[in-house]
Formats: sequence, C-alpha cells, structure tokens
Amino acid sequence: MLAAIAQLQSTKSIFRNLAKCKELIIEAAAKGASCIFFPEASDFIAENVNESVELTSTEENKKFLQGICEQAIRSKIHVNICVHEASECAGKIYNSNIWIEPTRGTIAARYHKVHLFDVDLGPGKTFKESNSTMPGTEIPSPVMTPLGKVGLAICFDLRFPELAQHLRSKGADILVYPSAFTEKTGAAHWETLLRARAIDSQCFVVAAAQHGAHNAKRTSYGHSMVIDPWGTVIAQYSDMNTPEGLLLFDVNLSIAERVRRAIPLARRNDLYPKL
Ligand SMILES: O=C(O)CNC(=O)[C@H](CS)NC(=O)CCC(=O)C(=O)O
Repeated sequence: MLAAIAQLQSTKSIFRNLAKCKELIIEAAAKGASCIFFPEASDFIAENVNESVELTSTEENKKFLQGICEQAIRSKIHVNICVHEASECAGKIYNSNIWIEPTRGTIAARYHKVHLFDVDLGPGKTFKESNSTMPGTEIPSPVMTPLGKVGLAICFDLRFPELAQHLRSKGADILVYPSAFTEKTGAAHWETLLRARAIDSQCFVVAAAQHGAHNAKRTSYGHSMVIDPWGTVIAQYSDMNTPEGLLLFDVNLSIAERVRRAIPLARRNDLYPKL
C-alpha cells in the first residue's frame, strides 16, 4: 500500500501553512498514496508560548483543520496531521495528533501528546512545553487505516518505549511520531530512537518532521523518515535544498508478520507491572 510522508517548515502564518499542506495533499493523491503523514505543529510554529496559545484560539486556526478535512474529501486521501487545540483549562492548549478519513472528512482518532517537552539544553535552549500545553490523559486504541492499524504518538513521546509497547499490545502495525526535534537532540538521537522503536515494537515507524528555521529562535532537525519492523530505513528525506516536500513509501505488513514470527518478543508479564 502506497503512502506519503510530508516534511514541513511551518511558520506562524497559519494561512501559508494551510496552503502548503493542501498542495502536498493534492500531490500525494496524484501520486497514488492512500494516506499522507504530516509533522507535529503543522498548523503553526510560534515564537513563544504566549503566541502559541493566542494563535490556537484564532478563527484562522479553526479553519486550518476544516481546510485539511475538506481537502481530504476532495483528494480522497487519509490524512494524519498535528495541530494545536484549545483545552478545557483556560490559557492552556493541547498538542494533538489527528487521523482524518476522507469519506466525510471526519476525525477517526485524536490523541493529545502525553509527554511534554520540558528540558534544559543550555543557554537559550530551554523548552517548557507544559507552560502552554496540557498533557493528554488517554492513549486511544490504534486506528484502522488502509495501511493497517496506526498507533498515534507525538515527537518527545518517542523517548518513552512503554508507549510504543502499549500501542503494539493494542494491535498497532504502524507507529507515528510526527515531530519537530531540535537540531541538537536530532543529530544525537533521532534516527537511533526511531529505529529502536521500530525494532523493539516490531512495527513500522513513520516520522514526519519539521525542518529548518521557523523563526529567529527556533530551528528543527528535519530528516523525516520511515522505518520497517526489521529496523531498516525505507524512506528518508534528504533534499536539504527543498525543506518542504513529499516522500513516497510502501507499507507491506507481511514484513511485520515475518519479523514477529522470526523473533518472538514475549513480554514477561509475571515480572513487570501490567501494561
Ligand atoms: O511548540 C510547538 O508548537 C510544537 N511542539 C514542539 O515542537 C515540541 C515541544 S517544544 N517539541 C518537541 O517535543 C521536541 C522533542 C525533541 O526535540 C527531543 O525529544 O529531543
């Protein structure tokens, strides 16, 4: 089954980002993909926490998701995309990963990032996502798609193998980690973490990434990639001159079956806390 992974360089212009996403949806559908995967924060990347919260409540931001749903219907393609959404808590937002099905443009699954990126990477490189964002409190079951069952996660979640194990135990064939990794942590950890999650969950891993400078303060590592359940990188975005674009890849679930049969990873449920 053919699918597309999109790399973006989102800015704070929701209007620009929507136009780019629509263009890539049209291109993916024209190339025969059944699904397209976008990175974290496809709707916008703001300059600071306050701006993220402000932009989330704008009318333009509601139109972003609507616009993507309409394009999914028009292009007859499943869309996996990440947006900022209002939460029940005043002044705080959710970092959401959404699966849109193309028949009616409805949302088939929605996940709120559960692990927030609160880190100190040195001067000018501290992140406190929890200042603006509420952590999700649920892990939805993997969603049935033309490619297989997809488990939804986001970016920093990649560092928590238990989430991948949990999604696998619920039947996931494919794990998605739409991301906006920092340049420093990306260079050190990105590919290793993605391949480790594919190998230890025996799932495909699809990781669409933000790339390049989003504003004066924020630059992302890029390197969108897809890994098969054996740990082989089957697609990798490496065109540094064109930060935004598509890669096509094929999902063949028989690889997962073969790997799981060859190397059974039976969890010692008698020794570890229940998943
Ligand atoms: O800010 C937004 O609008 C969207 N959110 C993000 O980009 C988040 C929080 S700042 N980034 C990460 O989780 C990077 C993780 C990472 O780089 C690592 O784990 O090393």
